[in-house]
Formats: sequence, C-alpha cells, structure tokens
Amino acid sequence: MTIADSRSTPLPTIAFIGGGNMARSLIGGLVARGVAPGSIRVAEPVTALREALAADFGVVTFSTAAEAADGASLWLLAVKPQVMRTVCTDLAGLARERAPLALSIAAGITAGQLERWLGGGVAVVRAMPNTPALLGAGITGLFANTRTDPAQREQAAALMGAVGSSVWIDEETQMDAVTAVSGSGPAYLFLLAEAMQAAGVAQGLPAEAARALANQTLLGAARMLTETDDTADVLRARVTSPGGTTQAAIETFEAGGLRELVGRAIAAATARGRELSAAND
Ligand SMILES: NC(=O)C1=CN([C@@H]2O[C@H](COP(=O)(O)OP(=O)(O)OC[C@H]3O[C@@H](n4cnc5c(N)ncnc54)[C@H](O)[C@@H]3O)[C@@H](O)[C@H]2O)C=CC1
Ligand SMILES: O=C(O)[C@@H]1CCC=N1
Repeated sequence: MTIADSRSTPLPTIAFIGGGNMARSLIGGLVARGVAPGSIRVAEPVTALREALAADFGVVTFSTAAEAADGASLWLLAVKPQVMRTVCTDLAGLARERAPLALSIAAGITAGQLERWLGGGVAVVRAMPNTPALLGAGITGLFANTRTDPAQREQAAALMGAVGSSVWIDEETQMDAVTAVSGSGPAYLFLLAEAMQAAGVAQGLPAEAARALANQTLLGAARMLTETDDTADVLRARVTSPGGTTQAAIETFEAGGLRELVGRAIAAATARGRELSAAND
C-alpha cells in the first residue's frame, strides 16, 4: 500500500458513465475544488438526474455513454455492477479508437473483467471511493492493471485526490476489503447515528436535541481520530472514567458482541463484493 499524492497533476476531460449517487458526490467534490464543469461530461439515462447534475454543477450531460465517452480520454465508470458488462461491451469499439484510461468505481467487478469487456488491451484502474468525497473528505482505494502507464496512474490518483485522500492497493483481491471498510463504511456511521438519536429520544430527549447531540459527537470524535496522533483505544480510555457512565455503556456493547458483529458485517460485505464479480461476469 502506498499513499497517493498527485494533487498537482492536471486532469483531462473526464467522462462519467452513470450520474447516480456516487457520481454526484465525486462531481460535486471536483467542481467545489475548482475543476472546470465544462471538462466533465456525464452520461445518465434518467432525465431528472441528468438535468439536476447540469443545473447544480454546470457539467455537460448526455443520455448515452458513447456520446459522453467520445470526448474524453478518462472514463469514470460509475454504473452498478449489474450493468457494467453491457455498458463496457457497448463502449468496446470506442475504447479501441480512443485508448482511454477506464477508471471503474464498481464494487466487486475486477480489472480483468473490465479489460475483457472493453475489448482487451485497455488501461484500467479500479477505484473504491466513498460519499464523503462530496465534501472533499473521501478516501479511495486504487488498483491499476498492468496496461496502465505511470501518467495514467498519476491521473487516477489526481482525480480521486481532488475529493479526499487515496491509497494504492497492490493486491487486487484486497479491493473487496477496501469496499467493505471504507466504500460502505459511511453507512455504518449513519446507522450508528440513527441508533444514537433513537436511543436519546427513548431516554427522554427532544428529537432535535438528540439529533444535534449524536451528530456533533460523531463529527468531534472523527476529528479526534484523524487530527490527533492518539489511537482509538487511547481516546476511548480517556472518556471512560472507572465506574462511570461510559464504562456502563462500553460493557454493554462488549457483552452484546459489538466487535464480533462488526467483524461479521465487514466479512459479509467483502464476500458480497466477490459475489458481485462472479454473478455479473
Ligand atoms: N454509493 C456509494 O456510496 C458507492 C458506490 N460505489 C459504486 O458506484 C457505482 C454506482 O453506485 P451508485 O452511484 O450508488 O448507484 P446509482 O444507481 O445511484 O447510479 C448509477 C447510475 O447509472 C445510471 N446508468 C444505468 N445504465 C447506464 C448506462 N448504460 N449508461 C450510463 N448510465 C447508466 C443509472 O441511471 C444510475 O443513475 C456502483 O458500481 C457502486 O458499486 C462505489 C463506492 C461508494
Ligand atoms: O453498497 C454498495 O454496493 C456500494 C459499494 C460501496 C458503497 N456502496
């Protein structure tokens, strides 16, 4: 694993194939960080989504993948794993002509599958970002196939580096674990936020107060994790007064098997990534 740092690399025109949730987070993050909207082309078949992207960010939109891809040397494949094969197969002729860098954010789908579906001989980078990219606070795992040259790796890292940090992963099989930890990870925190808010209300707090208390606590704790050198267990120990309130809660979590449950959840997500590859080949 190496930490990517390519913030000074200029970005070429980018074609997003798929303009759904993750594409919106990435596009929003790129535009907020100064990437020219006119250099972002988006293919999205759903009219309402297409119009919203154009209105919100000023990007150039198209209803078909080929129209968007034809103007770009960097293709960001942001469709669901279930339709990736069809989308790539339809773009294979254009891939032969343009020799693009194909950067896929799909869970599970391997670089080998993408290269094969795009007609072979194509530079492919798999990236696993997450939705905090919208705020420039994402993290992305990156894996490049052997067709990718150093300049293309720089481009991929620069694109994802514009919306957060990124790490190169040497073993492609580890991309499913990246997906399970950080790609899906924001949802785990949102689930915890929901549970803390509901529990606060159950203990008598007004809903708005419970929401503010839970959300700001998650933000403050996340900042302590990322902005200090202290590890999670040290930070936790500082909150946990012997015989106090935190100890009562932590003992309840431990007795309920929280660590084992998190392990099982992340193992299930990792396994699902492998299934998505096999099921959509
Ligand atoms: N949502 C997330 O937090 C993350 C998602 N991903 C990956 O990103 C990909 C997209 O996920 P979401 O954005 O959540 O899904 P989504 O369903 O919101 O977006 C996919 C979009 O692709 C469009 N589409 C379908 N066929 C198309 C075609 N032929 N040409 C162009 N566009 C087409 C759909 O209309 C849809 O708007 C998935 O492969 C997922 O594994 C990766 C990291 C995080
Ligand atoms: O749930 C999913 O399959 C995608 C991949 C990571 C986050 N969302």
